[in-house]
Amino acid sequence: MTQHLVDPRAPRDLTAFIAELPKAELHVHHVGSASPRIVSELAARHPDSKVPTDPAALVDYFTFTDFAHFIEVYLSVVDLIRTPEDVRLLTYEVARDLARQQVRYAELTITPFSSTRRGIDERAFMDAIEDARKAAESEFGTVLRWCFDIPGEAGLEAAEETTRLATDDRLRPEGLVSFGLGGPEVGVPRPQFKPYFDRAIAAGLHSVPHAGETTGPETVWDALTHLRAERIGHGTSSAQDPKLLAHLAEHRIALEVCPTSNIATRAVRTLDEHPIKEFVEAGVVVTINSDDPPMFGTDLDNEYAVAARLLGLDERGLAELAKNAVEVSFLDAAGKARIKGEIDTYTAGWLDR
Ligand SMILES: Nc1ncnc2c1ncn2[C@@H]1O[C@H](CCC(=O)c2cccc(C(=O)O)c2)[C@@H](O)[C@H]1O
Ligand SMILES: [Zn+2]
Repeated sequence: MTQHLVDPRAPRDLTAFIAELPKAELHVHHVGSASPRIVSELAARHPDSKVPTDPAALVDYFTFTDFAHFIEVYLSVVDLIRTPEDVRLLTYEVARDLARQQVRYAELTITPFSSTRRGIDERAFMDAIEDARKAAESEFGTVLRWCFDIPGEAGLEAAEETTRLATDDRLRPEGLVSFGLGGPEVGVPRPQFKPYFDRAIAAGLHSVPHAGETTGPETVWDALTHLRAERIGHGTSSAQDPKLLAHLAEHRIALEVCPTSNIATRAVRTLDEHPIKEFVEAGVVVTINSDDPPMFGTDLDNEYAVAARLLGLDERGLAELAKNAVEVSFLDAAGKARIKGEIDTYTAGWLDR
């Protein structure tokens, strides 16, 4: 697979600015963020796994022929997460990688059903992620919050289990802020999950389903009308429906755009064909995210470089993108003001240097 890591066509060398720009990431998956080192370490612990134990071999292993193949590979990595210690290690290391990219705040999407159904005790699972979250905040200064998502293809059993784990006060973790829906969209209509999203929203969680990644704009409409989405994961096909773009812009429903992900899963053919420019021109709030960075041969900094090229942004434009993510996040007002202030101070200092 060709490495996406450094976008050679960036208009100017903004990589140095991006590298130190304080950021927030809203669409990034827990297991999907496991670094090649972590994945190979876990694979070595489980010789029965088909996941390569050599980080270099993972680059080829993380090359996907289509979305279904991506999910198959994703689940082979999920299978490596077998103990609460695996969960703790993974979460802490993901936080370290985020901190290295100056991510001050991240909403990490976790699929607890996939772990509890594989035998990890639910209470131990929650304790592991919460321990890692508190350690990350005190050691790296990175604030983590959780999104629990339903793996939609696993159906209503997964929906029920995910909703129970997200709303039972004896179980739900302190860091949980939102509720999502992931996995394949084809053959997984969104309306069936309305009762579960209703329960999650009633429990104070924010609705952030994936939609319009591998299916058309009707899936995004369904996510808005049936699941009361406050933000949309990807929403790539929204560009096919001007009324939908106008609705997203009018109601300030942000799209969690993951450019390289869309190429790696073949949801979009080439970056130059990515609809992100149409989103911005329609006035839709866009945030930049990496989704499953090691699996897609990218990281958040590279996604900002891609956005700079596709949108023709300078430092101020990039700072605005970063502030978009902070603004539409579910962090408290004081936290938002703090990080937006950091972004402004950094950008002003960079431009005056
Ligand atoms: N770009 C993405 N777009 C969509 N999803 C994405 C993306 N990146 C990561 N994911 C994650 O992939 C998983 C999919 C898991 C799944 O489909 C499944 C199917 C059947 C059984 C089971 C099981 O566990 O028993 C799981 C989800 O956890 C989701 O959070
Ligand atoms: Zn995703």
